[in-house]
Amino acid sequence: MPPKVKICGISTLESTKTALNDSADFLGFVHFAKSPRHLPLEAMSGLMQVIRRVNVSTPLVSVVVNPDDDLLAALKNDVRPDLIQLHGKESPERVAEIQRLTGIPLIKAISVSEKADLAGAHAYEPHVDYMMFDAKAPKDAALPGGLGLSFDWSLMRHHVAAKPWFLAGGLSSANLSAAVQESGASMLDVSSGVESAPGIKDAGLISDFLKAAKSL
Ligand SMILES: O=C(O)c1ccccc1NCC(=O)[C@H](O)[C@H](O)COP(=O)(O)O
Repeated sequence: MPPKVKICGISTLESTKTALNDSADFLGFVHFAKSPRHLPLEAMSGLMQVIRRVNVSTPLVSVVVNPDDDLLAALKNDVRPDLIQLHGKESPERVAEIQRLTGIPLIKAISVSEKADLAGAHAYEPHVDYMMFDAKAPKDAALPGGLGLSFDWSLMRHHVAAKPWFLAGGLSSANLSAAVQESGASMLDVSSGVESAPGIKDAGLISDFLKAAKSL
C-alpha cells in the first residue's frame, strides 16, 4: 500500500488543484504569522469553501501553533477544517482540552532530534487521531516547522504507536523512498520539498512528489 501524503502550506487554488489532481490524501493550510505560508483565517476559510465545492472527501487541515481559545473558537465556528494540526509546544493536557473545546479531530506534531523525543508522544495519543514526527527546529528558528530539515528516519523503526503517524521534515521526491524504507512510515507530510522558494508551491514538484509516493 503506498503511503498517504499530506501536502502542507498550500495557499493558492492553483497548487490545490495540482495536489488534488495527483491524489493528495490531506491538504494543509498554515495559520502562523511568521510563516511564508501564512493564511489569515478569512483566506483559509474562503479557500476551504472553494475546495469543498469540488471535493468533499480530501481532509483539509488547519495548522496552528500554541493556539489560544479565541483562535480555536474561530477555527471551530468560522473555518471548520476537518482536522487541526497542533505544531507548537502544546502539552498533553492542553491537547485534551483542545479536543474538548473544538470537537475537531487533531494531529499533534512532535519535534524529533533523538530517540528520547519519541517517548513523550504516547501521552498525546488518547486525544488525537494522528501524530506527526517532524525534525526539531534549531533554537533560533523563526518557525517550528516547514524548514526543510530532516531527522534520523531510522529512529522511527521501532517506535510502537497507538495512532497512525506522519513522517515530516525535509522530504522530497528524491528521498521519500529511502525515508519510507528507513522509518517504516505509511504517511508522509511535505512542504518545502514541493516549493521553488519559501512559501511558493511548485506544480511540477507537487506532482513529482505525489507520483513518487503513489508508485511505492
Ligand atoms: O510550514 C510552515 O511554515 C509551518 C509554520 C508553523 C508551523 C508549522 C508549519 N509547517 C508544518 C508542516 O506540517 C510542515 O509540512 C512540516 O513541518 C514539514 O515541513 P518541510 O520540512 O518543509 O517539508
